[in-house]
Amino acid sequence: MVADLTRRPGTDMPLPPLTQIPPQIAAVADYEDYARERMSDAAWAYLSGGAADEHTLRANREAYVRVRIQPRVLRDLAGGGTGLDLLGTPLPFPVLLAPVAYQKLVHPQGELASVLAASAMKTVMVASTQSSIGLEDMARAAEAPLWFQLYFQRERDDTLRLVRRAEAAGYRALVVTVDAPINGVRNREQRLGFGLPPDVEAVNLRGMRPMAGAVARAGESAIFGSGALDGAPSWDDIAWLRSATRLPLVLKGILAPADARLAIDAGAAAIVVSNHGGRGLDTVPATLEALPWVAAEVAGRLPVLMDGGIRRGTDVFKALALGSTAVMVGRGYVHGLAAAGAVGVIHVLHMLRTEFEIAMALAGCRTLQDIGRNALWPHPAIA
Ligand SMILES: Cc1cc2nc3c(=O)[nH]c(=O)nc-3n(C[C@H](O)[C@H](O)[C@H](O)COP(=O)(O)O)c2cc1C
Ligand SMILES: CC(C)CC(=O)C(=O)O
Repeated sequence: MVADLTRRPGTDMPLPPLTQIPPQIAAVADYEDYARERMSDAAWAYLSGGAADEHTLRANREAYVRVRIQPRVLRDLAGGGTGLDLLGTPLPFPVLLAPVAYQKLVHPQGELASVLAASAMKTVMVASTQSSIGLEDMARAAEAPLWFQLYFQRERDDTLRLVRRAEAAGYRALVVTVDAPINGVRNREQRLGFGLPPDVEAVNLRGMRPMAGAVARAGESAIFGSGALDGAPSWDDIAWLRSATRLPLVLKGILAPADARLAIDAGAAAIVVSNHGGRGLDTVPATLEALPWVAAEVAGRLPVLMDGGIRRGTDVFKALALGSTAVMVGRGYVHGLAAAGAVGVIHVLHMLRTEFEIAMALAGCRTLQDIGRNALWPHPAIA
């Protein structure tokens, strides 16, 4: 069922949506409990879970704690700012909304509320291929530029149809997710029997041939033998896509420096250092750990974005100090959406921006260009 915000899931207990943000919500993480009590346990497992034993999910958050900021005093901070240009899109601060599928699971307005929030904050939302609102409807509702996250489909024609629709609707970039040819081992979802309710679907994919599911009998190959990887894209497909569209390609889901180099060779306009929020392969590094290695390989040749565990303005600051141009926030804003719709997402973005500006000021950084390695306390474990 599309999220019903009037009662606690599975009970008759009334639970109205927040129409005013209580003072108890003073930080992004404060939204988590409000979100959780408005969702079924299974939907919560889908949203908040990671792969397998969730080591990478936890590592994404823990990595920020290990990195320390170096405060600087008495610097001239007048006339500072947080604005930047990303692939021709102006952004007032370096935080975008990451693609998150099926947002009607958490709020009846789904992605439309997130689009409105991104517009109000003048930042970019990356709309998922597997959104529960159609990409054209999101574009019509948007008053700020949108980017489209592309999952390659089993048939190239279907992939191309999505690209043409995104172009026609005015999306400004294609964010091609490259780290999820199949889902990771989602034990938390399995234990709670998560399945999509019938009234929440990937609207953009209506009429398209679905990817093969991995179902095998004992003694059979569950993945390689099932056809589940038949539609998985390769570097050749990126080259093909490059020649098929004029939209800039942003490759999302790079962790290995060698893949960053291949992305540059393939004509990517930007990359996103991401481990899919710890939902893909468990025990890969935290994104903040991988970021400096990737940034060193890229050496300024293209913008490097990152996501994973962003909940504080200081997280944004550390990501920029370690080589990121901008960050994307995933679950953090979806918690705001679940609790309070567009207002919650606006509030999350506003808190992140405010905290980020405070971090800049107290670290003596006037502009984004001032945020480099020397804004961090020297740490032997950082590349
Ligand atoms: C519920 C959920 C759905 C997601 N759906 C998509 C998706 O459709 N496409 C995609 O590229 N990434 C998807 N992601 C990954 C996010 O874009 C992002 O990489 C990740 O959530 C960042 O970590 P964070 O949630 O800790 O901020 C999803 C993540 C979550 C939690
Ligand atoms: C529909 C899913 C494949 C969306 C996704 O990327 C995720 O749940 O992490």
